[in-house]
Amino acid sequence: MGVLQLLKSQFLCHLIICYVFVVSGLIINLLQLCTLPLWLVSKQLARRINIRLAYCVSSQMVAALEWWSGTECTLYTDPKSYPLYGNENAIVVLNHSFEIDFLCGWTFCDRFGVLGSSKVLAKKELAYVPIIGWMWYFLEIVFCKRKWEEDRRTVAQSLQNLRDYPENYWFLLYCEGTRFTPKKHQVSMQVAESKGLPKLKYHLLPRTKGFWVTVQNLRGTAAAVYDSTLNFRNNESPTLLGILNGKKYHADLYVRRIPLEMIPEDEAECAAWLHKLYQEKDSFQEHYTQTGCFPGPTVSPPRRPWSLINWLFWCCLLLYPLDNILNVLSLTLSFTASLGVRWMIGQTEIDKGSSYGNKEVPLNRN
Ligand SMILES: CCCCC/C=C\C/C=C\CCCCCCCC(=O)SCCNC(=O)CCNC(=O)[C@H](O)C(C)(C)COP(=O)(O)OP(=O)(O)OC[C@H]1O[C@@H](n2cnc3c(N)ncnc32)[C@H](O)[C@@H]1OP(=O)(O)O
Ligand SMILES: CCCCCCCCCCCCCCCCCC(=O)OC[C@@H](O)COP(=O)(O)O
Repeated sequence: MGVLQLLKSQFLCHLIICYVFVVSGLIINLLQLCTLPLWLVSKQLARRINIRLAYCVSSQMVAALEWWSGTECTLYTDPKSYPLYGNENAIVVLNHSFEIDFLCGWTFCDRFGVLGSSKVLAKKELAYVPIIGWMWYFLEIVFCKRKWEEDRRTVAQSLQNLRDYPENYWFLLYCEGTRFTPKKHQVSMQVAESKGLPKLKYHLLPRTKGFWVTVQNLRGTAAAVYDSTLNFRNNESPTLLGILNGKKYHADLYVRRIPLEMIPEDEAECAAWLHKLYQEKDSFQEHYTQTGCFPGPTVSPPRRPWSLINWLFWCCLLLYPLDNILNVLSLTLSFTASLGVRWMIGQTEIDKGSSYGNKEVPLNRN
């Protein structure tokens, strides 16, 4: 193990990183709160300010991935679609099997200049996670309770609010609705069988209602669906704790741009279209398992310095008053921040996931 790698695995380094993340995050949350009155005067200006404030938080995690752990990300995509990425609104459909898949998504957002503004259809519980969840409230992230009867109205309303958003964004949808586990896979394949759908090997059966409502409400606003399939080299299952320890991974992302006009408007046809998409995604994963790469050319966008510059800025600002780092108060503060971050990391861990998708369902439900 090299000296740098040894340093990255040191608890004191983790304490400092967590301290900077928590204190800067809380400062950003406070600044976001201060923008509330501005929403009444100029909604678009308030939105633009919040995009930049959010960037200060999420880009710290991107910096940890790109600069601290040195994780590399390769993009497989059609070179003709490449110039459009970041220059249009898009709905991103991504597989949900890894604890850090959202972070890899953020990395690509940063490389295409849409990190601050990007959105997701997220479970309601995440809205209460300090810093990130609170920040999302000001970013107009769309939350769902995963109870369609309640979600159909609230999700559609939140999506409608995004129609006049002032900057380009990617809207992330994990159609599988929860992270892949063998048990959830088994249950969802029983549902597939009852619906006469082909079985999937690498994905859960997609939930189609959220996709349909998103496409319908963002029609005319989003230009395309980016069908994205993520995998890691050497069969690795990366974690946030691994990133914090400076472990380097290599992510491969396969993206296909599908113009929104190609997606049927009718709900049943749209659901059938999504099922077919997931069958194709499954075949791409099979290709990856067999060959270690996705089909097609690679066009990797380089990492940008902004996430690192932002991180260094907060480190300088917040560590300056801690010149005597052994000061009891600062150590206590860092320790508390570290415990808080450990709890937040728990939110990303598959073992601590909810039981959503685990329960057998009455198979004739409509
Ligand atoms: C590469 C670039 C990346 C760019 C990244 C861009 C932006 C990044 C921004 C932020 C990153 C932050 C990341 C945060 C992560 C947050 C992740 C989450 O929170 S995922 C969970 C929340 N999201 C979803 O659930 C979305 C998918 N779900 C849906 O769409 C659902 O339909 C729903 C709208 C939530 C409603 O759910 P509900 O359970 O109430 O209804 P369903 O329609 O799903 O269920 C009834 C329906 O499903 C059938 N069924 C039953 N059991 C299963 C099963 N196990 N599997 C599949 N299907 C099942 C059932 O038979 C019914 O069928 P039918 O529809 O025919 O009636
Ligand atoms: C600068 C470095 C900072 C160090 C680390 C900081 C850690 C902060 C961690 C905050 C993480 C908050 C974002 C959570 C995103 C979680 C994504 C996720 O994967 O959610 C789960 C749902 O999809 C499904 O839930 P389940 O059905 O499994 O229940």
